[in-house]
Amino acid sequence: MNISLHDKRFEPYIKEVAIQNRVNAIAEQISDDYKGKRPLFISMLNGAFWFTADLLRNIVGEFEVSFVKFKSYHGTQSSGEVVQSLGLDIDVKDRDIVVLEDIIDTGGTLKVFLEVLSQHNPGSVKIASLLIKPGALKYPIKADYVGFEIPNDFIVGYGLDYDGLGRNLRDIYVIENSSGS
Ligand SMILES: O=P(O)(O)OC[C@H]1O[C@H](OP(=O)(O)OP(=O)(O)O)[C@H](O)[C@@H]1O
Ligand code: HPA
Repeated sequence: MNISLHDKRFEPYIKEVAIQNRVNAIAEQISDDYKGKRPLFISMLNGAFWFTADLLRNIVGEFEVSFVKFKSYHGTQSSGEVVQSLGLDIDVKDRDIVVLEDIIDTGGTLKVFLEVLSQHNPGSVKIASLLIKPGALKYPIKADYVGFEIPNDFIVGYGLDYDGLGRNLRDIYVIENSSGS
């Protein structure tokens, strides 16, 4: 069923069960890759909160988690300016870091955060993103764990919002009349 948020209409795109299957598969892979280590997950608020909660519930083994907060989107467009409003509160020096994102779009948010992170000398850094729009990337960000590669269309649900609304949708929806490219 299509839905309305503010002035826009959205149609169903990725079902909850498909999302959960991919999140569980990524959790299994990360658990294997970090066996015997104690990775530090750094989750990018707000959007990655949902992905983070579901992913970390399924990680086997010891880990720690911390949150940072960046904002660049207004409406359906990246503002091009990435503002940090909550910073690192844990020592990342020599730690194995896994950065958690809900979506990599232009890559601008991660570009800024990875620069901040590298100044604190982490041991290793990998990126897990539920979604990536390869056609929208403006910066050469490479994700190590990806749930879905999607076209350059605006989506909502499972943490992703349109001007604050839609984060609680269990499925992911795409804007109506999207290009699909
Ligand atoms: O690759 P980019 O073009 O930088 O876009 C990706 C970022 O945009 C969204 O955050 P947003 O700025 O909307 O903040 P939010 O997580 O609080 O919704 C999303 O959660 C990513 O962090
Ligand atoms: O497609 C999107 N939807 C919601 N938020 C976003 N932030 C980056 N891309 C998106």
